[in-house]
Amino acid sequence: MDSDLFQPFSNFDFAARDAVIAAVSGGSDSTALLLLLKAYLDEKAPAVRLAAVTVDHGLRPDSAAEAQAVGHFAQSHGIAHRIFAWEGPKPATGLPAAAREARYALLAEAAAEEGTDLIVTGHTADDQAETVAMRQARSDGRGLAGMAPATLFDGKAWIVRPLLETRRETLRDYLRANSVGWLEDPTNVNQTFERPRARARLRDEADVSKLLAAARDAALLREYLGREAAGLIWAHARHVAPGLFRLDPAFAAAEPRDGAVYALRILLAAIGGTPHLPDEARGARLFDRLSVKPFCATLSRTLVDARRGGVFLLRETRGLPEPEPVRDGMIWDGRYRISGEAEGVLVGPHDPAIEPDAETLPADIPPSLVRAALSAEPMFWGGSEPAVPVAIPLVAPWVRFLPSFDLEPARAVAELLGAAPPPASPYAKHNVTGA
Ligand SMILES: Nc1ncnc2c1ncn2[C@@H]1O[C@H](COP(=O)(O)OP(=O)(O)OP(=O)(O)O)[C@@H](O)[C@H]1O
Repeated sequence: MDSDLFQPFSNFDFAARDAVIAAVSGGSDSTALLLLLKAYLDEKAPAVRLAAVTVDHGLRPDSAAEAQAVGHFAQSHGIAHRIFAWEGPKPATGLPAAAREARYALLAEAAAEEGTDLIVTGHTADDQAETVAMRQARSDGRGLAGMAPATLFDGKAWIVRPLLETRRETLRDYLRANSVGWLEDPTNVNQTFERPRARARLRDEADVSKLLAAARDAALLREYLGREAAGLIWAHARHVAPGLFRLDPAFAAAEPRDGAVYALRILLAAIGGTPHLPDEARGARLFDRLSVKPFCATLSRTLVDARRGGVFLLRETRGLPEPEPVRDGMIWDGRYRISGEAEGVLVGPHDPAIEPDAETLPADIPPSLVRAALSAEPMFWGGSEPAVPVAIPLVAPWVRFLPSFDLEPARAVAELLGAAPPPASPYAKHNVTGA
């Protein structure tokens, strides 16, 4: 075994699984991934079943034939292969993002069918450099950490990227040395899309190295801030009534300030039910005002009410979903997953006419805030069956994608909200530190 090429695989916990899904498009990176992973598992974890999956996006006339060619290639190496087709209408705008969402959903479906939570992709250091370059260009406030070595998708399947620090050309050399060809996807050079444009701009090796170094630094910083934010959430935030949270007065002076601002931004998104954190500048401004009481503001759909007894956070009542029929698995207001089907049952915001139970009202919490928070909570009505669906709390910013470097704050917020904790990362470097 060429130790350099196989080394990254040892960072992931494959042996604990019955099966692993390799996501293979047939391009050079994922073809190399498939062969390397097969050789690695044969030697280190022969009991683990490897299944290759190709998603046929149906966006080009040749896509079905290409997927079949990948199947023949996999089978010629003794690897089971399946094709999952992206069916249904395709959006006119935002096609790459929609294709990516659909791809991950189908890969997660494949993983569930194989009884595993592990999907391995062929993302390389070149993909990482492109991602960071695109984020720098957009500067969308998400930080420049790039892709994480592992990302939890939909709360259930880990997407792991063992080749994230390996250069594409190294993989191509490996394929050439083994006389293995690959497919060239014309979309990869189609300049109407953002990624191919970023790829075309990245001709200079020095730029690539700089971007990779920036990605590593940003990932370390993000993990550090995440751990600090998690510690502050555990120390200062409490769930005091349905939908109502209190930060104790010491939070406004918490150190390090960057960690406290990050904690506040995470809480605002989680309580407001938004997938993105409010931007850093606004989060920082709000944090600075917390100590100047009394004070009231709204950010990321979260009402912030700072008074002598602490800082209260609750979902604002504006823009709540209209009552609608319950569908099992639906996400309500970005904050709850509704579980259980019940004929004729509706879900909507709590009826403000129904007063909170006076007996259970916390003595030191303003009743008006308890009422306001309750009126932004979900409520069920209608239907004839006794089985009422349940609303399970979600950690809004990470419902769809949870990068491994955000695991600590995700865990802290899950505990605060009463949501299920995220599973342990299969990325061994994290497990070493207990993250
Ligand atoms: N159609 C697909 N089916 C299965 N997996 C895919 C598909 N497209 C992409 N992937 C996975 O996502 C990774 C990154 O996707 P990206 O679009 O950057 O790759 P690509 O250019 O299509 O192919 P490659 O990475 O193999 O050169 C791939 O390495 C592969 O693991």
